[in-house]
Amino acid sequence: MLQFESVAKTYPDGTKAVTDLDLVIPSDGITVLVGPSGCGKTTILRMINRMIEPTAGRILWDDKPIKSMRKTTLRRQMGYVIQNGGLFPHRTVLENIGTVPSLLGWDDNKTLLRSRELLEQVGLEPKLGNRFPAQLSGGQQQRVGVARALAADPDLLLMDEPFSAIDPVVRADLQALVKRLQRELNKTIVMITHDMDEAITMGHRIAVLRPGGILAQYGPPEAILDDPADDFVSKFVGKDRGYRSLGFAEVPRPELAGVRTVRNAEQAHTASSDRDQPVLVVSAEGEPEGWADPDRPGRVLVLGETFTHPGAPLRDMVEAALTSPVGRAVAVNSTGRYVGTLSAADVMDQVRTYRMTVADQQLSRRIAAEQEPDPEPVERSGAPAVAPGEERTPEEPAPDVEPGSDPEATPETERAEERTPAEPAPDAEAALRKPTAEQ
Ligand SMILES: Nc1ncnc2c1ncn2[C@@H]1O[C@H](COP(=O)(O)OP(=O)(O)OP(=O)(O)O)[C@@H](O)[C@H]1O
Repeated sequence: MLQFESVAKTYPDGTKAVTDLDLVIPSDGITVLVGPSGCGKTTILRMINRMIEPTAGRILWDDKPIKSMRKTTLRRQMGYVIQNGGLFPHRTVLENIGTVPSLLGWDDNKTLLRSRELLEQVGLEPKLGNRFPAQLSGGQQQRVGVARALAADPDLLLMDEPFSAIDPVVRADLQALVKRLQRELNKTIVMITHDMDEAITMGHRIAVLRPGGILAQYGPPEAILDDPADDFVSKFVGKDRGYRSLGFAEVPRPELAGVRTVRNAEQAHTASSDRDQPVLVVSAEGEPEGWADPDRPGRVLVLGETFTHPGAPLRDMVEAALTSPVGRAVAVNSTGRYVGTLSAADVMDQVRTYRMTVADQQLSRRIAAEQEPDPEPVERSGAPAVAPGEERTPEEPAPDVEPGSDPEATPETERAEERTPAEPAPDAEAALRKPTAEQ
């Protein structure tokens, strides 16, 4: 668990990048930092691996102040991924992936095996291992960036806008990859994006930041969509939040209605049939194919989207109803076979019931909050702003208390780290130099 306690960062020129941040990031799942450009997201992320030091407050990792940990030790447990992968251009893909294991002193064979394993894990063909980054697509480069960050099996993955330069289709693949890896490898991921859709897709929790690095709201995506804390969050989330939040809304097994089905559109409308009743054309396997056209016998109208029954979120039902040419959402089972339909009116009834439940819960929460007694005033632990190189809070020991102090922890380096943009690979190298001293 990562804990920010009254953390602030004011750069030497007076820019307040982060203001009085209290945030708890649990060890499970993906936490997304989202907010407009310049709201302090990168500063927050880089304070986690101590590329930037706070000017006040403290950050704890599993209850231990990170200031008391050597930077090298800390960063070994944290993979870092940036936009465009940040790969070394003159190293092959496998060499890039093996950067950190090599720095840690692994033997060449073990490093190579690990790099190959990761190449496969991120969905890249073995033959790509000997290419150079420039010979890969942007999406492939980013996969290598993820593989490299995972190479030494860190507990925490920090990702700074990892997919922002990637086209939407490849981006969706990469998002799915990171979600899968998070589940399979059980890593803690802290990720930055400025794209609310990405935050909703990826995040188990979302921290919305406003300029000045002020936390505007923190919670699961559905809470942010359904109950934005204020106008800023509401505007940032965007207009269609009502629709998007339905993606998280599970409804109890809705009661489906059957429609007449035929195998062949020719059979759909006979002289005696009711042309107002929609007829569904299904394949021999029972998969829905489209709606029989009542006006042009034998023709099939598009089906529209379908939803899976049971288990689909309400958004899928709304989508199915909205795309249906006959105003009926078609339900299929997990193998894609037709199981029934919902009329658009039925779907809207489900939406209404869901919205009433959410509104009830919000009201109950507000009433409960109003009734809570005011908390006792707590003395802030934040130290006053200090110059770089003196960045130490009074209650913490010197930053590098372990034997053999960290040669990188000089004031000059810390100043340089704050000046330069994120260059994780060289930084990782710098941070990991002299690995044997700590093993
Ligand atoms: N080394 C620095 N010195 C002075 N100001 C800085 C420094 N680094 C960042 N800032 C300022 O701090 C603020 C927060 O910057 P930061 O990069 O953390 O924001 P961000 O939310 O990640 O932005 P973006 O989404 O554009 O990447 C900005 O106003 C930025 O100009």
